[in-house]
Amino acid sequence: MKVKVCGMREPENIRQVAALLPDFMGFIFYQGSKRFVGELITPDLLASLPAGIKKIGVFVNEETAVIREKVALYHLDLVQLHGAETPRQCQELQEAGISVIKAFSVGDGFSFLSTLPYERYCTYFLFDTRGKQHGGNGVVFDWELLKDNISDKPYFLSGGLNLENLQSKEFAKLKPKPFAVDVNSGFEQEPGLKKVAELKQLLGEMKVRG
Ligand SMILES: O=C(O)c1ccccc1N[C@@H]1O[C@H](COP(=O)(O)O)[C@@H](O)[C@H]1O
Repeated sequence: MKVKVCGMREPENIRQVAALLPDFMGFIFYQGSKRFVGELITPDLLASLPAGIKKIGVFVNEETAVIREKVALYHLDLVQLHGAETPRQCQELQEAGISVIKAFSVGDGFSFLSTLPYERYCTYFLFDTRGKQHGGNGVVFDWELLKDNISDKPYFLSGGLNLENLQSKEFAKLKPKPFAVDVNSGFEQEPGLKKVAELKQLLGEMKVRG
């Protein structure tokens, strides 16, 4: 199973995590986040990462023009839209040649029917836990709800993932199986600073699972 490490912002920590060769690394371009990339991330730093790692820019309710500008400047491979973005905006980005991951906040009142208008404009879906913040809440949602997922779009599982819950029998039994796991606060020393040894263990375990 593929692994995305999200919320990276410290250059040395980015290099250490990149050396583990995760499939995806996520960078948060939303100013309201504790993991906002700010001035710490430069186009040169991202260009120096191993070619096999896909770089994802995470945006929340951002204008299409700004997203396009960041994709071009940082050579992002995909964008993750983590707010209330519309299918129309996903379509605009897709038509501009940008691959879109649309994030959905799963919680009370969420219906997987709401994902259907996005299907044709996105490469992947992402299911996160609804919480106070747009993302990075560190809380797991009830994975049982995934049985109501009516789309066969490959999806990233997100929301409070850590070594313990990713080793659980509930995770092993998940249906449909996620395309990737998206890890963030569950592998942090502090916001934006990842625990490299724990990520190494996770990546080893996920490779075995295929
Ligand atoms: O991490 C953030 O600060 C963040 C802010 C705004 C939008 C998305 C954000 N992160 C995403 O949140 C999920 C779940 O994170 P966690 O494991 O619960 O900490 C993950 O997809 C991040 O990409």
